Amino acid sequence: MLRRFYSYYIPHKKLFIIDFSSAIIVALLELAFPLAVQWFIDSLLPSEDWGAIVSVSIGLLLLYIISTFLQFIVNYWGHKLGINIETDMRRQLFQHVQKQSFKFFDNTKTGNIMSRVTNDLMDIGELAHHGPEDLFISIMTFLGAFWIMFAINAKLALVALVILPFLGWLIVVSNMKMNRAWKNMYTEIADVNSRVEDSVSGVRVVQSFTNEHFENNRFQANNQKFRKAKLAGYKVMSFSLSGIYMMTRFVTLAVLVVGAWLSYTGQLSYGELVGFVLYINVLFKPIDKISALMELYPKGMAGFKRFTELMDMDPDVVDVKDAVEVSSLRGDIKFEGVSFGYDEHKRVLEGIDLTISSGETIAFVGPSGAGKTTICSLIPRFYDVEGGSIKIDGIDIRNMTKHSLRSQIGIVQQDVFLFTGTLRENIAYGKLHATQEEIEAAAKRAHLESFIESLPFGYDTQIGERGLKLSGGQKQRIAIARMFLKNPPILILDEATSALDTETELIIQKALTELSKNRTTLVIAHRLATIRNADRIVVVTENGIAEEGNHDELIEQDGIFANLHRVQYQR
Ligand SMILES: Nc1ncnc2c1ncn2[C@@H]1O[C@H](COP(=O)(O)OP(=O)(O)OP(=O)(O)O)[C@@H](O)[C@H]1O
Repeated sequence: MLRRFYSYYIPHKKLFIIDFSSAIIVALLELAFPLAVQWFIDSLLPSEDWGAIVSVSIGLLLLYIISTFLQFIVNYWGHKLGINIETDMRRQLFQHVQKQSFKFFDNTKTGNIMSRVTNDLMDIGELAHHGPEDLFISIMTFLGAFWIMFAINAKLALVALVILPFLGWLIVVSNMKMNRAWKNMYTEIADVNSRVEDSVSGVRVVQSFTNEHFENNRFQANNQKFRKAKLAGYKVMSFSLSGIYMMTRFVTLAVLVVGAWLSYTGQLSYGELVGFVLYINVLFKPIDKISALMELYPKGMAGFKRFTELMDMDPDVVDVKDAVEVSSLRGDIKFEGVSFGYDEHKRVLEGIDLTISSGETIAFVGPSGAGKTTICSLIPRFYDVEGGSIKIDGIDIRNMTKHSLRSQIGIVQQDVFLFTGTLRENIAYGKLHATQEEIEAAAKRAHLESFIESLPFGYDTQIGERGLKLSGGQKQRIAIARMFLKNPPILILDEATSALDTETELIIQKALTELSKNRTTLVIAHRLATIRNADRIVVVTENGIAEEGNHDELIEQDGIFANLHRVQYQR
């Protein structure tokens, strides 16, 4: 884990070296100052050589200025190092999450991902700066101070040494306890984030059911758990910090008393006593730093562990070696004995065989939960088949690069997802560098033109978070405009189940008919209009494909489709 952590320093070697060497010089100067004071008192003062006293004072002043400058470098550049590492990790994590397949998102809470990308990484950044530097400098200063203290007076140094085993024990035990506590805290804050994400994005449902009180209670339960976990961590930390404080002050007092006695009996000069007491402070500084590290290290490492957990989750839909880049596919699709289940206990599809010719419009109908959406999700490899294969233009889709395969498929989802931003940006999502002319042409073909013209800011209208300021029909048409821009040979349309008014439905139907021209189109159908226009209808039931044929053929068969048709008509 540590080696992996340190690998993040490699791209920032220079920064690390500048920061680290400045910190070493600062520490060496800190170690030298008490010696200078001791020499000042014992040798320089009795000589009454005022010229030398002034020169030494100016020399010390210069050293202080250098030390201050180096401290600035350590503070600023050190933090820069930490921030750079944090930014690198955040970029990597985001890229990694983007690569994940649908299965990952089915099983991971959004709040959990957000926590890892934000909170966890902030603590890692702090640790990246303070961790190795403070640890090394602390040990160096600590050992240096002890060595000099022994040189000044071994008996007095032994008095200070007695405390060490207790201090070591306290640091190790508290560290272990805090490690557990902070890990707990991160898990709880991730749950708080998930709860906020859920309640905020589902606020319309919450308010329409007037369940605000219920949501508040659920949130408060998570919030309290987080409070408890955080408090537990701080309790251990406070105990340990107080313990360290008590031990260190106790040593100062013991050194003063023993030092006074040694001085009284002529075994220690005044300069040595002052120098020694100053060294006690130099000695305690690293202990203070190590106690601060004790808070930082378990927190940062707990965050890093959670970071690596996510980074180590390999996406289960990946490009095979030598995967081919496809372009301009014709759109012949063939399912051969396709089996699939979202989890190993339950198969949703079993031995599906289906051939779809280029340019054909196929409508999937059947009872809810039969697997229509699942069939369509397998084509862009949102999930990989478990058995059998899917081929497009004779090539197994698992042998194509995911990127090129998906660039050939357009999906208009039932629940259109729009991004916060302008209408223009949302339409251009279908082709990121589309020109204004291309965007306008696509909007026109999606029958959005008059709507956009009626807006005071036209294409620059902000559509609100996730397109909140738009109607269902308008969102659908934006999704269609995106597809005109993307212009893929294969189209998957998941028809909106929510009822649109007849006029809007007609407009959308017109736009969709235009969109599906010259493309292989798979429609997850809910409306009779689409079913009628389809070249072929595939009836999917829990037992697989039950019927196949055009509208009239299926009516004539008088099977499941004819029955569904009757039910819809009667309504
Ligand atoms: N992401 C998922 N994780 C686990 N199970 C899922 C997931 N998506 C769908 N399922 C299950 O797979 C089965 C088929 O679902 P699918 O959405 O393909 O049906 P559908 O025919 O499209 O239904 P509808 O007409 O209601 O949209 C259902 O039993 C459903 O509960």
